[in-house]
Amino acid sequence: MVTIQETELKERGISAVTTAQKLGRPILISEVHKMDRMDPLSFFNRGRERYLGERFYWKDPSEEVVLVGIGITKQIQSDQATDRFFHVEEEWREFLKDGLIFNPFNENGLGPVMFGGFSFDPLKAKTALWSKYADSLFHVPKYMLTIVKGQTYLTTNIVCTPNDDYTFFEKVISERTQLLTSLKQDTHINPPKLLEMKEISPQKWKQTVDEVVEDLKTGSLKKVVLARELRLLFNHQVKADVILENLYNQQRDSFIFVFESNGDCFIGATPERLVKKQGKNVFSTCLAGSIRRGKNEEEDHFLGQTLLNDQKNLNEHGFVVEMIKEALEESCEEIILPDKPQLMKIRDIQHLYTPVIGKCQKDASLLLLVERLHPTPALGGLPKQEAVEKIRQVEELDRGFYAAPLGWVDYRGNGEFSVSIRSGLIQGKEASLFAGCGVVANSDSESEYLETSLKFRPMLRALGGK
Ligand SMILES: C=C(O[C@@H]1C=C(C(=O)O)C=C[C@H]1O)C(=O)O
Repeated sequence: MVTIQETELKERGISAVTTAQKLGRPILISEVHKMDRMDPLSFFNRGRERYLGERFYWKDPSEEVVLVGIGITKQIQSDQATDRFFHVEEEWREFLKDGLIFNPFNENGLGPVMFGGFSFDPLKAKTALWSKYADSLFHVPKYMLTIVKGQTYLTTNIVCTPNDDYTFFEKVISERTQLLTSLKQDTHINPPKLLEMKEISPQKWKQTVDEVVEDLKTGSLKKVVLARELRLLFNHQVKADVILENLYNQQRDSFIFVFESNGDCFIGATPERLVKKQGKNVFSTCLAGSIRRGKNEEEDHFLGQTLLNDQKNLNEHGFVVEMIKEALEESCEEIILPDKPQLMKIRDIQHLYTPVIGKCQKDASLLLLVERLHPTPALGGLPKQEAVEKIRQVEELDRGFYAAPLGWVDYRGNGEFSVSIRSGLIQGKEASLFAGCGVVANSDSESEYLETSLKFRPMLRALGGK
């Protein structure tokens, strides 16, 4: 059971009101409690009734940090295209200023955390598909369950105004108790049935790949990542809880995320880290170059070796390594990376993978690193600007948050962002899935098409497709 001293929040709340009165503006009060283990999926599910559309879930591949946010205490959002990383950072700092944070623990991901991300390209014309997500969108949750180093914590974040009194805190306490003691709703009753699956213009997509290949042969562009969409229709509303449980059972080795916004839900299981920051230590991942898994161990090994020795894939991968190294060199004193890629094997696909570790300078914030890295040539191309412009011009898909940075930052500046691939957007009875692949001068549109089909699989399986 949860052992939370109820009087604490009231006492702390009253002193926060005094501070708010002195400053003449609302301030944040955040408190962290250790609690007995609670299953994070069950916590996510308990928020369904009352906080539908205001939840998030995050876990990294090794479950070093699991975060579940319920309710929204603060939303940071903007459709501003220029300096968007800087603006989010500034608003975050402003929100934390003078806040009262009661957190006696040193672990990451406790206390005030903002969770969210950025669209792939704020200059791409927005369609109705992503109308529920601003180009930069972060939520600071009201209640957050954190599991870190095997220990469970609960953070409560509230903003109090100069006019609040103890009744406000009593209301929060009763809401919190209700959330922690409510029953898990059964997610297995009536799972959604897939009725229809529609690939969006596959022929046109292949034609675009062919045209881009021609450009790559002659111009200064070296690589462009092109993505496409699969639209699904179900017999009834798709519940994020069900799909999250499926992803958790089927894609343990990946980052798994859910980010609800205004009734829509962005969800996925991505193998790709953009950047993680823990004090001065920075971790990134180069992931590019793909081949399917084998039907048996022998074939799987053969395919893996083929990928490790394939010049086209090695070149594609090399672009990513070069760029990430350069981007991190701007902020890091020391960078360690192996000179050859290794294999990352996940359920449906294997990739060329190079981990990168750096020691960063004091003034490099996580969002600054995100800005420098996004998009890497694994999702954009090379040269970066030219590739993004090409995608903006030729790609039919509105990528929205697909292939973009998604993750969290805590109030101490630590956190992690993944690259939100192998993902989909759930909208009531419908869903869009996204998948892309790196196109280089010797790409073949048919095999790139097959590669993207493979990349739809994790989300498709979680949604009950084949
Ligand atoms: C673009 C995607 O994947 C990216 C492209 C890869 C490739 O071209 O080989 C491999 C991994 C990812 O960096 C996707 O899954 O949608």
